[in-house]
Amino acid sequence: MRPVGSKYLLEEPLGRGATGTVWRARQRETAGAEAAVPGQPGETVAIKVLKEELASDADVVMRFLRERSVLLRLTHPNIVRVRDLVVEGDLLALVMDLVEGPDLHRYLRENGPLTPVAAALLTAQIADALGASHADGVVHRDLKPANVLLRQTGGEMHPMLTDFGIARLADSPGLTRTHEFVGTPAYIAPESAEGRPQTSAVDIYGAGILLYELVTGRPPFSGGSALEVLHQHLSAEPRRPSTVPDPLWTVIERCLRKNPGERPSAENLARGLRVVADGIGVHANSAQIGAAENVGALLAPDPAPAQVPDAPGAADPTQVLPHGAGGYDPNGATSVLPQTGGPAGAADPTAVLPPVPPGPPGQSGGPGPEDPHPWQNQLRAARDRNEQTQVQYLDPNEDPLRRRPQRQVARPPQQPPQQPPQRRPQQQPQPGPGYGYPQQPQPQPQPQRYAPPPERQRRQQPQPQRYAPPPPEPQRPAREPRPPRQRSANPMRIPGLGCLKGCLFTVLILFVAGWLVWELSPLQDWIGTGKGYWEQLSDWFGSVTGWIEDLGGAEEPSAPSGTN
Ligand SMILES: Nc1ncnc2c1ncn2[C@@H]1O[C@H](COP(=O)(O)OP(=O)(O)OP(=O)(O)O)[C@@H](O)[C@H]1O
Repeated sequence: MRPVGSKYLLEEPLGRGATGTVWRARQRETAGAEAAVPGQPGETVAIKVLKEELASDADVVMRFLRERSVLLRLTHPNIVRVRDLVVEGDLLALVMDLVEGPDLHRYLRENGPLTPVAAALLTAQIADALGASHADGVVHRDLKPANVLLRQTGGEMHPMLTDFGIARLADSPGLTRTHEFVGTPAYIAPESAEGRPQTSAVDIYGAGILLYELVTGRPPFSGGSALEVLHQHLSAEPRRPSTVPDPLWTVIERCLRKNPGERPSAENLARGLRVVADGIGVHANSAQIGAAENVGALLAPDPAPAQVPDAPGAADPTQVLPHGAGGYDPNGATSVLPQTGGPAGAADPTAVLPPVPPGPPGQSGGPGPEDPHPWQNQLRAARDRNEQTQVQYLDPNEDPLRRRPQRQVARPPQQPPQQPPQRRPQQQPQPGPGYGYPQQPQPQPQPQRYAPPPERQRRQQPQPQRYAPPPPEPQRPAREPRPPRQRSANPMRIPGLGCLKGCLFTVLILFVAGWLVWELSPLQDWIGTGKGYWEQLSDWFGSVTGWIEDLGGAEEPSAPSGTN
């Protein structure tokens, strides 16, 4: 057992966060007058021992002492009470009430989401705690499920908000300008992410994220990297899950407004959530249902929100640690990335931000107070990346990722047919060598027949392409333009008229043909003689041969007449 000051003994660690380790501890003797709760010898307490890096920072120690009165006077049934602050040598510690029970992050992981009614009632109690602290001018700035402890009494869960003032303590100009940041991007308000001035509305945003997570099991914004998550806080709208009732969604959506001035005050949020819980429960009467449906009218913003002190570097709710502090735990509620910030933590939106890379070589120390906030640099870099990599439609034939290495047959150069100019989005830059794909001669780009609308382009582009399409079709000659349509001979469109015309024409032809045959052939004679077909035919053949013989006889030279 290790003593903390002369009054406390650390017994066992309860957990470790980004800013320190929380211990179960025992009171040795009654604390002095400077403590908010003197306590009794033998009493069990929780003590958060701040990390050495924080404790050894003069700014943090100064702030710790200055904030002492604020932290100690913050009392509310839903706030974990800070009983004492200990500053001794290199040690900074907060003595708190011990809360028996899991934190909300662990509870959600183990039990899954809450029902909408339970989520609304639990968040209402957190909003009560925020209302009390905001009225006292204290903004939490790091609201997240891991900072809500669940005291379990008689089967009921009583949420207690903890870590008040920790973000405030870490607001040290010396620390916030260093190159390593920790924080929880999943819960950060857009104005904090951008380093803009903050008010108590950042806590309402955090409460909205927390409420969303309570009913769905996950925060609304996630992504492949912490910066991606921050980017979504700035520009994406939360997607409404089908399981969230309308009135509850109204509350969530209002808390998650990008504009802090449109978020409700903590007091109104608490009231609104209770009205919603009454109106969406199974025993709700029509008046309660009606009130819940009109909850939007109750969610007025705070006319005078509590301001976050404008300390240099105080524009973000992250805790800041010097290099090399702590190990990275991707499953933890909050953890510190190693300085190299590998991709391991990228997928966990509740993980902390990677460290900001140091400035250009030759510059010693961190950036000066006039420089942009390191988070702004990171966000700007992320935005720049997005601007460069625009999502556009790409003709499949020009997509290097879809092309299989192909043997090229030598062809005579082909003149592409003249096409009318087509509107087409910007070309995707072709990758240069070193893309990992064999280089090959580029085939002639096919004329584009269809450029999909932008929405469809966006959906098509990011899909991974695993197959190679069949080789491009040979080009078809351009079609002659169609002649204008002739006016129909049957403008009335009488059914069957076209067919009747054909029939009449056929009858006419048959008639003429019959007449010609009758007149010009020996048919009349045949019928008149009454002979058989073959008999008549042989007669006819005999007369033809006779006729030919007569012709031959007529051509023979006449015999000489000298015999007489
Ligand atoms: N007053 C308390 N009583 C009992 N357990 C506590 C108390 N305060 C904190 N704990 C436990 O100690 C653990 C670490 O708490 P801590 O506040 O350091 O973690 P964190 O919120 O994840 O990190 P941080 O807020 O520093 O980013 C938590 O799992 C929490 O359950």
